[in-house]
Amino acid sequence: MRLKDLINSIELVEIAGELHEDTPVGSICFDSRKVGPNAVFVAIRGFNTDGHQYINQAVEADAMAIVCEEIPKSWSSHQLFLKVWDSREALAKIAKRFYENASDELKVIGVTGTNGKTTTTGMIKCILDANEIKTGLIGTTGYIIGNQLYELDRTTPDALELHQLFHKMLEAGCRAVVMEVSSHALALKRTAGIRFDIAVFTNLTHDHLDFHGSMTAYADAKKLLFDNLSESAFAVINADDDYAEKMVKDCKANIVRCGVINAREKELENPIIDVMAKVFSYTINGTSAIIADDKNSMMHQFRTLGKFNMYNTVEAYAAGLAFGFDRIHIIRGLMKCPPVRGRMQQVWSKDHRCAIVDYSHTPDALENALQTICLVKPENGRIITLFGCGGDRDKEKRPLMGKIAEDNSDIIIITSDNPRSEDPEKILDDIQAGIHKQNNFYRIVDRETAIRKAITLLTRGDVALIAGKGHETYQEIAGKKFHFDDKEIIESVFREQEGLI
Ligand SMILES: CC(=O)N[C@H]1[C@@H](OP(=O)(O)OP(=O)(O)OC[C@H]2O[C@@H](n3ccc(=O)[nH]c3=O)[C@H](O)[C@@H]2O)O[C@H](CO)[C@@H](O)[C@@H]1O[C@H](C)C(=O)N[C@@H](C)C(=O)N[C@H](CCC(=O)O)C(=O)O
Ligand SMILES: Nc1ncnc2c1ncn2[C@@H]1O[C@H](COP(=O)(O)OP(=O)(O)OP(=O)(O)O)[C@@H](O)[C@H]1O
Ligand SMILES: N[C@H](CCC[C@H](N)C(=O)O)C(=O)O
Ligand SMILES: [Mg+2]
Repeated sequence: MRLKDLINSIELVEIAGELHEDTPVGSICFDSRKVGPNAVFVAIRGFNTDGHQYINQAVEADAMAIVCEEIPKSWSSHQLFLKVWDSREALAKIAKRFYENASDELKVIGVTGTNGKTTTTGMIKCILDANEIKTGLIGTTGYIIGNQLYELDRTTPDALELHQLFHKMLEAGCRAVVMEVSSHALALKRTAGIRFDIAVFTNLTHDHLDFHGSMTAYADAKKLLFDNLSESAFAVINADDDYAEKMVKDCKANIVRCGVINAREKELENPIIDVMAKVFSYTINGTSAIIADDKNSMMHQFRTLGKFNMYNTVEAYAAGLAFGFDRIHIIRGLMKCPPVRGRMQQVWSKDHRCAIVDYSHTPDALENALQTICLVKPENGRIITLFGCGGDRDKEKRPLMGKIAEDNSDIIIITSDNPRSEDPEKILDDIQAGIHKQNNFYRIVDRETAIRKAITLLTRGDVALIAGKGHETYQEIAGKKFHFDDKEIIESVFREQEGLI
């Protein structure tokens, strides 16, 4: 790729130094420590430091051009500086161009919302696969090309990694990609310039206020996904969510509104809903519901648990309709969908005791998980809730989660999640501020010991919810990651008690 082709993709405020338009570009880089020969270095003002401070380092490492928001006061005329309004946006655009605009060749489906992104993207991928559209996936559990799952550091990678992945997917024969779009990614322009064909909004509840500052700013970040859709695109929204209409206020795309009602309680149908799930029963084995749209209405038995998963299901179904698939093939895809690892994942012992591993790490997710368990457990069974909260993340959610656990459980065990750089005991103090119960309350900082306690207390008919870490296979303490897997520990305690099936 020549420099000229990259430059054409961004709006330049000023050019300083020598411009050799036909020079081939070796790579694009936004970390001076990774600059190689003929790299284009993008200087980004970050939260910890300012990439502009490392321009000299990038020049010394042989960068061919520097993209920046401020040209240094002194510079050598041999060096090329390209001044832009916004380095993060410029990075996204040149990354897209560098990887041959691969995302334009793919159908791109983006899912955003506080909870349900991983689950819903997984369901949409199953629907596309069932309709013989080879589809890549990008999200919290990693990225998938073919049958292979590869790890990722973040839910939505930076723009450079994203476009590299799109290119890889296209080369592997994918025709579509379904991806989680986090609010951090939207606010930090990781997805700027991607043309989304379908965007899905699951819900918006308390999380990440450490980063966004307020629910309004958090909602504004999510809204960007919908503001940028074209007229031919589709916006699939959970119309029951308080923020749904805000999301699509300035959206030009076709809007598909989804909802879930309880059929037996004869809940009133909202007339503006396009795709509705009417639920007849929620059990530990799954959910029976009619999915109704303007042309069809059919009863199905889904394997997923709880009302929140019906929202995920109905939105995935609506995304399938937006794609133009036959309803039967959409349902076939949903039926084939394997449960997502660590999302309401049941682990049973030989003597029929039940633990559930779930990734509920926000107040709303914890409340939904607990209310679902309450609905599907045997009447006299107790709910044992074990959870913690991640360090270096939103602190406000900690006492709220404590209160939700107290209101919805018989026994509470608070423990560590990923403390990261924070003092684990201090995190537990923050959670405990929301809990007033003294009986049947345990505070055990070591997560393995805490899980062992939960399983020791568990009797037949009870359900132990082991929340917060879901699919994660590590625990991060004091900045170091150790192997840790909730499910593995539950199974080993069951085995020790000679009860695992
Ligand atoms: C808040 C946030 O998202 N920060 C991201 C951001 O960091 P930053 O802008 O603060 O970068 P910085 O450390 O200040 O550095 C500024 C610039 O100087 C450069 N630099 C720095 C040092 C040097 O020697 N040379 C150099 O060039 C850096 O490469 C960078 O370009 O840009 C970095 C580079 O892309 C990211 O790695 C980093 O993500 C951090 C690791 C992170 O933890 N992000 C999480 C919170 C996140 O994104 N989570 C979301 C949400 C998940 C959910 O929904 O729950 C996700 O999508 O995963
Ligand atoms: N539609 C939903 N509404 C509310 N809670 C949900 C919904 N779907 C899933 N959950 C809860 O949230 C947890 C996380 O689900 P999931 O991983 O699908 O969300 P996510 O948005 O991808 O989360 P993350 O931001 O961490 O990537 C689940 O384990 C479950 O407890
Ligand atoms: N994507 C979320 C995941 C949180 C998972 C929880 N186990 C934690 O570590 O806080 C985040 O990075 O905030
Ligand atoms: Mg996710």
